[in-house]
Amino acid sequence: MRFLYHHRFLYRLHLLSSNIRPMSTRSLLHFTAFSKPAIFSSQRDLLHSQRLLFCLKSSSSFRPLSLSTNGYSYISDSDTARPVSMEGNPKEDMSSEHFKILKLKLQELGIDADLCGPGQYYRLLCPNCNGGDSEERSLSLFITQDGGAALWMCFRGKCGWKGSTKAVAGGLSLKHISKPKKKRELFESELMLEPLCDELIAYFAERLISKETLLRNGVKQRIVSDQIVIAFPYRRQGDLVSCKYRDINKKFWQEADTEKIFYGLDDIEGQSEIIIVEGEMDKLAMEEAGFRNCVSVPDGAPAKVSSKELPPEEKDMKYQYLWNCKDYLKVASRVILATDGDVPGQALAEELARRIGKEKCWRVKWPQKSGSVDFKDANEVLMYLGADALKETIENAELYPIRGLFNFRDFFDEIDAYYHRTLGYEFGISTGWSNLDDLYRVVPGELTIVTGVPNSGKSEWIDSLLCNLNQIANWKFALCSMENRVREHARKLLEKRIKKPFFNARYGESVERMSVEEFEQGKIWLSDTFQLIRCEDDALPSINWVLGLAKIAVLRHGVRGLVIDPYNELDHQRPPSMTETEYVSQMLTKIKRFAQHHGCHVWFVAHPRQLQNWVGEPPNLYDISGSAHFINKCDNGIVIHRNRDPEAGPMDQVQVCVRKVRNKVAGTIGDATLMYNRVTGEFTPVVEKNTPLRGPKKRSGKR
Ligand SMILES: Nc1ncnc2c1ncn2[C@@H]1O[C@H](COP(=O)(O)OP(=O)(O)OP(=O)(O)O)[C@@H](O)[C@H]1O
Repeated sequence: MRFLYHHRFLYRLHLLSSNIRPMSTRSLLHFTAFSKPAIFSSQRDLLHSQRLLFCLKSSSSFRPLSLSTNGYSYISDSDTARPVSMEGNPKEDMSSEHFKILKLKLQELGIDADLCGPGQYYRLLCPNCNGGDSEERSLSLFITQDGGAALWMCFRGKCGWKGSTKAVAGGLSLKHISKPKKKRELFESELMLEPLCDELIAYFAERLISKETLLRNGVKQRIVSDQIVIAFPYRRQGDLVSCKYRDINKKFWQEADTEKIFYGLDDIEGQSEIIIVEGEMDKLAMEEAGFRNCVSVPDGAPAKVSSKELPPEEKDMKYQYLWNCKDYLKVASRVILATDGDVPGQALAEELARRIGKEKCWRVKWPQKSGSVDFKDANEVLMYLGADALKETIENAELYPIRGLFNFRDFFDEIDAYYHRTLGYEFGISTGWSNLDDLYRVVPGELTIVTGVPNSGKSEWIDSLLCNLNQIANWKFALCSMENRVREHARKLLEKRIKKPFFNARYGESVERMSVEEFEQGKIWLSDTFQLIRCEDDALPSINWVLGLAKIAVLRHGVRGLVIDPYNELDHQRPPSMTETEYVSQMLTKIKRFAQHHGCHVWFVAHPRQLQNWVGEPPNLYDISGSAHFINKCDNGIVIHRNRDPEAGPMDQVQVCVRKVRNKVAGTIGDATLMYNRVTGEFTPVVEKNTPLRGPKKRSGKR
């Protein structure tokens, strides 16, 4: 039969284009067993032969199968568009005017409906995918009887483009287009199915599907015109419900107006474990691997997962085959979704899992083929790796993922990278002060709350830390410092960077002022290193507003740290029913989510409440005004404190009291002393008896 010459040619092409050779079988290798030459001389010959062999003329009961009907009735008796007479239409003038407008609209969309008439379905070339490599007419277009509306859908799984349009607003509702069809009762005799011929049995054998499997599954053949096509009868309780046909070009169609059910439905009756595959060939392949408890969907896969809520059962037209056998599925406690590994196949798995219940679904990960390419489906695995490998693949199916429910296994890549320290900054970044590094290091994605009585030097210390982090790790920052005027903030940062006073003023003592060149260089550094988040009107910024802009700064400028200074300058309006504690809790949750999600460290400055009988000791983190959540929710809690009593010690010493460190890898509780340089605003480490230690860089300013 010509069927086989053609097939073998395609198969050889396939082998030539593949790096991997399938498992050798006698039938695969014995091309010479056929009497006629298997190779066509050119691509033109091939196309010619395709036309000869597979130009099927549809009869009234043979209709191309729509792979994605989405509930619209779809059927064309003709492969080409043909004009339809509009004679006898009482509203002819109006309708023909609408029809003209409709055609123009379709033309604008690239749909060539020139020869199409109302009340008909057509198969056209899809302007979205151009019918793929085979340039098939995959777009199903329907024009309403009045010529006022059209809807279309491309049934290629990889495209799935669909839409509708009306000639004028308020025309016939598209809802009325789809009429529920009465299901046709099929009789064995009318299908004239025949046992498979030797050539088709050999064709299946090349796919490692045995004659026994074909017989048990009732796979037959049918002659259409002078072509042989494969017939897959769909049965329920042994009764014929539908029949699907496949030609050598993998074109499918099925008996029109018949009920859609799973292929092989009787095989899953009463089964506690079932497998669902995407095609009849895969169902047969599963049987070769020892799994009879398998069914195939009748319709292939959707292009993508629907973004809509699940429709009620009776309106879920595309998945009726699932609902009409829900009793079979109810019995099953484990459903293995072994759909194709491509995007539509995974979309199908998701759609099935949504309906069956993800909690009892497993999914199959097809083995690797070469490089990053995996095998596509069950039949491919059977052909290339054999029945045992297919069996093993199914047995190793993994739990279907459920949003929000994880296992450590799902994070092994990340945990491995953490262990091997390839993530970066696993121990945090040095603060630039050796005595503080033992207590506090800066970890991306954490939240540090900084507190201290007014004028203790919180802002100065944070600015200095940012300068160090920029110098050590080239980090960039977003600053939401509401108490600072921009020019003053620039002055403070530049002094720390250049290590010289901004002005020749009293505070600069005898240290030389930064030069114009240094100042200009410094301005470039300021622009490269910091993004400013500032509310330009009188309104106070809300935390959502700040985080929204910080997110943009992360994405646009790659900032790694955000400073919000201070808490009380944010807009804290809250619903009357919400307590301040609840409000602070929610706000800190938002900040932490932002930090974790963007790997951005956040320093959040909060003042302590007014302390009664304060005698100059450092405040406690629980003293932070507003809520205990500040200490409960932060990753790190730091109190900045400085001596105000000349009798008690040097006035320019600052205590960095690390009061909370959640991540023991990054630090621990304790105090570190730094020396503040009033001239340049720099801090340097102090250990034992005020001995200054090495800072992040050699200092040039006077202390
Ligand atoms: N150790 C110190 N010795 C002397 N002066 C200091 C010291 N630390 C900070 N200062 C000075 O105190 C002033 C306030 O500093 P800073 O703005 O950092 O304090 P703050 O704790 O953020 O204050 P507030 O809570 O009012 O915002 C600045 O003029 C700064 O130069």
